[in-house]
Amino acid sequence: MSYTNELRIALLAVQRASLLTKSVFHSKAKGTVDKNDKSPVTIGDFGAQALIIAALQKHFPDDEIVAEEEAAALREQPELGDTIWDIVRQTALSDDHAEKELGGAIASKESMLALLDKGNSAGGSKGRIWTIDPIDGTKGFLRGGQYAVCLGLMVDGDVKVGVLGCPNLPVDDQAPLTADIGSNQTSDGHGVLFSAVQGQGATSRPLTDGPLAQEKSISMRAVPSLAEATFCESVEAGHSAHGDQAQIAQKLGITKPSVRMDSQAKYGSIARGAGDIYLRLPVKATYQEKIWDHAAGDLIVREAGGEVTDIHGKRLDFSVGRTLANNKGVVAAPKASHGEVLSAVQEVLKAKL
Ligand SMILES: Nc1ncnc2c1ncn2[C@@H]1O[C@H](COP(=O)(O)O)[C@@H](O)[C@H]1OP(=O)(O)O
Ligand SMILES: [Mg+2]
Ligand SMILES: [Mg+2]
Ligand SMILES: [Mg+2]
Repeated sequence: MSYTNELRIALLAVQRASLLTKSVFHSKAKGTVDKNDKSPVTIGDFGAQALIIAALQKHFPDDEIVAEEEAAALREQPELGDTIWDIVRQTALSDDHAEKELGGAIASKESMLALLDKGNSAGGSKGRIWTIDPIDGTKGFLRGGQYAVCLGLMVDGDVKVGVLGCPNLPVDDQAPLTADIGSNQTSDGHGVLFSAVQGQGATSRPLTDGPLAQEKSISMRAVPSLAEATFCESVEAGHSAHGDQAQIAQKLGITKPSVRMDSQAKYGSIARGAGDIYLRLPVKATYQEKIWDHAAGDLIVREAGGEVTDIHGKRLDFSVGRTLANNKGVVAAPKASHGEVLSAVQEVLKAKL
């Protein structure tokens, strides 16, 4: 399967949703509410999810969808729903042909809420299932840092297509990776769309407001020695264990300070060789990673010549539901160095037991 149509629709859907998130990013009122798990969600998350699901429903009405957000809070707070509806209604691709291709505007606020709730699939190992993280790294988004609009297609539990929209990453694939915990940068020279199809390699292209830009093939950097590698990790200490990660870096002889950034922008950054290693070590033993936080990034890194496993060396398993219940943590590195990185991870974790 070449997945040409799936990739095109995914790229356009992420591009349109990214437009919406950018306008929320630059406005003061982000309509932030806390979810039951205490994590924040904004009008940008809801709006982006509704727009992506609308495009998927138009083209692939029989496919299932596992998405992060749901409409319940908006039914309880109608004013918040109205604010989201306003911005969703106003967001369209400037390329009329592409906007039509995505189905144009959503019909009404009620249909927007119904679309949001179509992301409630339980996931699993059978059939075609899309997974959406409308804003990954909401905390980064609120801080003015990195975030990503993420979409992946799994077929029988295997990721076939992945797209990441990263509005705040530099367009330039070679730009050195800098820590970005929140600088409210202007959009000049920023905005990248990463994509990959299984077996077809990974690409990046500028995330424009107009027609899709020409893509360039990307690959991970060949690091002559791990001592020269750049590793990235979450900004939030509650999402990955900074202390353990520092010990692993030291064991590997890495001298450069870690680059902290939010979201799957980390996967995109190592895939294009701006960084080399992404470590995500568990903080709480009970936390299960969500499939929408990894599906697109996992495929993009592997298609760019990387290897992605959990701390036990197992491939990420997207076939067991909405979470990566069979995995703990993430270790992503160039294929040739992954074994060495994984050994250091396991030595550090063993010493803690
Ligand atoms: N306890 C946790 N451990 C690991 N990841 C978490 C935890 N809580 C939330 N996350 C998720 O990690 C992702 C961000 O990762 P990073 O810190 O690397 O940018 C978000 O999707 C975030 O969820 P949420 O979207 O609810 O904020
Ligand atoms: Mg997320
Ligand atoms: Mg999210
Ligand atoms: Mg969230």
